[in-house]
Amino acid sequence: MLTAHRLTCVRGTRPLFSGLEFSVGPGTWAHIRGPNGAGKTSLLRILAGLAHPEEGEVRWNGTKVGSEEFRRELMYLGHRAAVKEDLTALENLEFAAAMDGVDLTREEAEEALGRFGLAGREDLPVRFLSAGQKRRVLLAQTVARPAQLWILDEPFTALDVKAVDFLSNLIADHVKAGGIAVMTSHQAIPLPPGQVVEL
Ligand SMILES: Nc1ncnc2c1ncn2[C@@H]1O[C@H](COP(=O)(O)OP(=O)(O)OP(=O)(O)O)[C@@H](O)[C@H]1O
Repeated sequence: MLTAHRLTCVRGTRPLFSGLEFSVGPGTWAHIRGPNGAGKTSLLRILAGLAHPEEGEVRWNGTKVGSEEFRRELMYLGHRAAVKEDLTALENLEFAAAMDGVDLTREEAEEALGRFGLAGREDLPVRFLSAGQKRRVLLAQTVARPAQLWILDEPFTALDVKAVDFLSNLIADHVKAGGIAVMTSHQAIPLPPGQVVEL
């Protein structure tokens, strides 16, 4: 269970939100919505333990986020997340897993990339891939290692229709299997209804 408890976030001199309170439990998902600049990315970073709120706190199963155990349960994909252009798709996945302290075999990485339609492109430096393909390399992390909590900032950006369909099914399956997803998107998210948090 992820719980946002009376969160207040100030950027510059401007309060983005205050006293924000919600919980997302196993088998459910939340859509964080709001206009440009409302603070959606700021909120996701706070939920992921990457930034601190001015007031309040975020708890994962009752404990403040940020622990190593929490990081192992977390798959965070930022809005501006970038692939490492000089590494291959495979090396990018291996690097991300190593940063998360997770063992990932070559076979597992290849399978994850294959599921995202990148079979045959695993060993190409990522700078030769299209914008949507680069995004797929990042998203392949979701299937490359297990994590109960997925925090995804604009996950559908740059994806074609087929990839949007694949990713939404993947998220739906994750939630059905008891996972939790928290996402931002300016478009409707093609999933069974979830909780809406409006900023
Ligand atoms: N480190 C920072 N210092 C000052 N202002 C910041 C900082 N980070 C974010 N902001 C400001 O906070 C506001 C919210 O930014 P944020 O990226 O969270 O919005 P958003 O809702 O995700 O927007 P978008 O829909 O455009 O992606 C913006 O006005 C931004 O300029």
